[in-house]
Amino acid sequence: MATPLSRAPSLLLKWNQQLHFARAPVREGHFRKAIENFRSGGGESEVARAHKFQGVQSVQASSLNSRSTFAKPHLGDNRISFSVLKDPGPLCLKRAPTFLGHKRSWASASATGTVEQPSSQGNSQMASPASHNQVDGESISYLTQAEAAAIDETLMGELGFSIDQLMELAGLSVASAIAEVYDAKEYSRVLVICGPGNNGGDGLVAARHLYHFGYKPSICYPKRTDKPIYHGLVTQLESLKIPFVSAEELPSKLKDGFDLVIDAMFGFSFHGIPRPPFDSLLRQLVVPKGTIAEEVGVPPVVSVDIPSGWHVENGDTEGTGFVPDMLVSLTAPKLCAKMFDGAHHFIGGRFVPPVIVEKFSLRLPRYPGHSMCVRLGSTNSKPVDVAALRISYVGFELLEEQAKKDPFEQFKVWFDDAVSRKVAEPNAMTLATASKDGQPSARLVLLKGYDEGGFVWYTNYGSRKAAELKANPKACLVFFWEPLHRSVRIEGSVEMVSSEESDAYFHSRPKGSQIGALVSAQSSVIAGRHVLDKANEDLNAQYADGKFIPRPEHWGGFRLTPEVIEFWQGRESRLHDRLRYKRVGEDWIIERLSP
Ligand SMILES: NC(=O)C1=CN([C@@H]2O[C@H](COP(=O)(O)OP(=O)(O)OC[C@H]3O[C@@H](n4cnc5c(N)ncnc54)[C@H](OP(=O)(O)O)[C@@H]3O)[C@@H](O)[C@H]2O)[C@H](O)CC1
Ligand SMILES: [K+]
Repeated sequence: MATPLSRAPSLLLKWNQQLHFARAPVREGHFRKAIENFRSGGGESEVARAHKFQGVQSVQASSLNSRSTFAKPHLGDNRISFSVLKDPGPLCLKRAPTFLGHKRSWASASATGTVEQPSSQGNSQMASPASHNQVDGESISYLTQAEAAAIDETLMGELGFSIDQLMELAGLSVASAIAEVYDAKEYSRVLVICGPGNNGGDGLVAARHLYHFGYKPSICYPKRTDKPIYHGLVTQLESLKIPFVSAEELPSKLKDGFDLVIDAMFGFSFHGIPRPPFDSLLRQLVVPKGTIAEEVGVPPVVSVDIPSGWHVENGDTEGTGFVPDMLVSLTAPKLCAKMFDGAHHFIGGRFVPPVIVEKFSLRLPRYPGHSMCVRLGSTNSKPVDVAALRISYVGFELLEEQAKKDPFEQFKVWFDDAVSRKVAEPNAMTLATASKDGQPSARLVLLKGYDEGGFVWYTNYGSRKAAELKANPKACLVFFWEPLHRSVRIEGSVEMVSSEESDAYFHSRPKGSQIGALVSAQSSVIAGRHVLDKANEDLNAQYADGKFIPRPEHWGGFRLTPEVIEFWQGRESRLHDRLRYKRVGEDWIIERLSP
């Protein structure tokens, strides 16, 4: 499908991959040659094929002219004009003066072609647009501005969707994605900055859903559009007493008033550079290079569909420096999302029917369960600066006056919090043991019960941890509940639980886990996976038809009876709260430790 690079060496691979070309230096004099290569490499028919759904039947590349715009096919005047980008050079100074007026002075060549009215047959035979690339092993479509608009048109045209419906689903997806990342307690005060178009409408809808999710949204909607759909959305928000604030009323440091900002200023119809008042609003969202968002008073920012001010296909061509923390792409990411290197990228808009997927050759990720959004892996291969990875622990505290006198009660409060906050595997704990000669080892195990007698887990009595515990019955358990910025460390001595207790728990396990315990001679070296599979198969056959599976003697529980339990609550600027409970006879004393 793609024009092979070897056949079009210095021009574009495919219509949608302008950036490859933009990055490839094209020297003066080579440009006309490049257009020839483009033609002989099949570029014209490639572009025509890729845009067949827009009624493009054929394309003829021509030499430079000054009419080019950024990659937007112009339909309607029976011509398609598209641009390819190259580094600015003297050739363009002469030949493309208009284009050089553009701040970044990208040079451009354009090609024109004839366009005929779309036919339904042509629509259904669209070839795969070239932007739909594999990214980091994940196959996802990235849309041009024209494709995004065409998908919208098809949804609202032949497929009978209304804009209200689509906007509702888009806004709900945005709110759902936000709730996945930003907890309503910690990030309750949300400022939603809405632009004049449908992107702004998505913001208004998202604000309403966030309100119902327990957030406290405020809206900044400086350029209202006089259409019934927006009046309706505003009325709905007003009825919820959601405040509307003007751009002038906003604190200069947004962090002073808000925990989170939603950028719903511009979506895929953005063009040019932001006009007032959005230009200054956008500046308030920029974290200057070399500074920390929190210190300069910028809360985390979530962009709807496009980081506002970014070129829809080419990213931050204006060099604004605006990089949201989270991007929620709608339907499919636009090409600029390839340049997004913020922390969280989600797709929302779980409404794309198969007919659209086929027509636009879309590759979309699978949505989990009933979720309205799905997280995407990073498309950015920048090396991770491990030393710079840090989050700010805000929102919780652990003070002596709040802490329970009894550490088991305190543990229950925190454990229940972790469960209700949907911490993944809240009962996962690191168990540290040490051999008799002092060699420590640690691994994750699952807590299966706790009370004043101690903390219980089950394992294989032939495992390394069991051997170490036999030789040295002292151990330490550590829980980490990241969303709550909490950790608990428990130290004490360990003993095996009674065989009745082990039996009871063993028989409460699913049959597969019971057989798993029989299969595994834990921590011993085996020849390969097939050893386990074979034993599993044999035992499943042996215990078919619901036969009772006896607990193997080599499997059972341990109980750690604590001497010390420390509760750690992450706090701002690393000034954490640490309360240590120490057993003294029948009682516990509580001491505060320096962080
Ligand atoms: N398919 C989906 O998933 C859906 C996505 N939706 C959302 O809709 C937007 C696209 O909406 P659209 O109304 O076409 O456009 P925008 O919201 O991007 O913005 C258009 C308005 O912005 C003005 N504009 C454009 N450029 C500038 C600028 N440089 N400075 C200031 N203002 C600008 C423009 O004004 P003009 O006078 O220039 O025309 C418009 O007023 C998409 O991205 C999704 O977020 C739908 O909600 C549903 C389906
Ligand atoms: K936006």
